[in-house]
Amino acid sequence: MFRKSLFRFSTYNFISVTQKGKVALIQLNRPKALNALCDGLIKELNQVTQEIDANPEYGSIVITGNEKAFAAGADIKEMQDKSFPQVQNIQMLASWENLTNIKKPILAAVNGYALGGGFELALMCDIIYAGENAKFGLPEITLGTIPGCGGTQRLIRAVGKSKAMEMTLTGEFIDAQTALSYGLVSKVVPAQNLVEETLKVAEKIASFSKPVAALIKDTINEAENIGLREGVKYERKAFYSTFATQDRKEGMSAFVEKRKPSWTDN
Ligand SMILES: CCCCCCC/C=C/C(=O)SCCNC(=O)CCNC(=O)[C@H](O)C(C)(C)COP(=O)(O)OP(=O)(O)OC[C@H]1O[C@@H](n2cnc3c(N)ncnc32)[C@H](O)[C@@H]1OP(=O)(O)O
Repeated sequence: MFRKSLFRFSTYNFISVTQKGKVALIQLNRPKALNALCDGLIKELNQVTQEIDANPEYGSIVITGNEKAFAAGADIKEMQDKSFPQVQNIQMLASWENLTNIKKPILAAVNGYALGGGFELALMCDIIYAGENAKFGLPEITLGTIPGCGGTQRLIRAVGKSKAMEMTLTGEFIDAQTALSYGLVSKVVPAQNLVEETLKVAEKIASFSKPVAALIKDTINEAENIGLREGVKYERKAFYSTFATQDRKEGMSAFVEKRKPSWTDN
């Protein structure tokens, strides 16, 4: 079902990319290392997500791992011998957040371990669905370090101070049902159905107007950066801007004319 190659001319060492309709499915593919995020994997992920974002055929992206691990964190073996000047001078993590610049909605389908950088990667996505076997954690404290890619900042916004402190200060993992009760994930499904269920939602999102979906994503994400008053103003401007699109006109006309809208992404 997912065999069609998305980018025939690109070959990847650490990920695989397939398509289903308007959805790009990215699978992290370092199973022997539990999908630990090495620099090469992040480079490939950045490259392919930018290509998908620029490709008008695609309306949404799903990122997944395998049944044992979404990603067990940044690659500890790659980091272990680095010195302070090395990590600071090359700004080791600067490009790791590029995913947050992608305009198309990104869904994370998390089975197994989502730890450290792997959890941070899921937190950068717009929707997280979990398999029943998912385990989330920020165990950096057990390695003598701290989360480095937004984990402390996004987690507190997602679950509040006490739970964020508890998770980061103990390094303990939480299971899928706990993540659901924290509001970290939207849905828990049997592990074997997770990708299929996530693709269904991704396909639905991809069926709408792409610029409008991008505007919703941007407006909601902006709420994490600004206060309520500014946020409401930001939303209002975004709302007004939809009146400059063909798709807003088409959507409302289709409702009035009792027919299905036909989006042109303009
Ligand atoms: C996108 C932005 C990212 C920014 C990151 C910024 C900062 C982030 C820091 C971190 O993420 S630090 C890493 C945090 N993660 C961890 O501490 C988890 C480490 N792994 C484990 O604790 C265990 O592997 C496990 C997940 C509990 C599973 O245990 P299990 O006994 O089932 O398997 P293992 O035998 O331990 O692992 C199999 C194989 O995988 C290798 N591996 C696992 N995790 C990592 C990792 N994070 N980095 C490198 N390699 C990893 C492990 O070494 C084994 O390989 P071999 O030794 O057999 O070759």
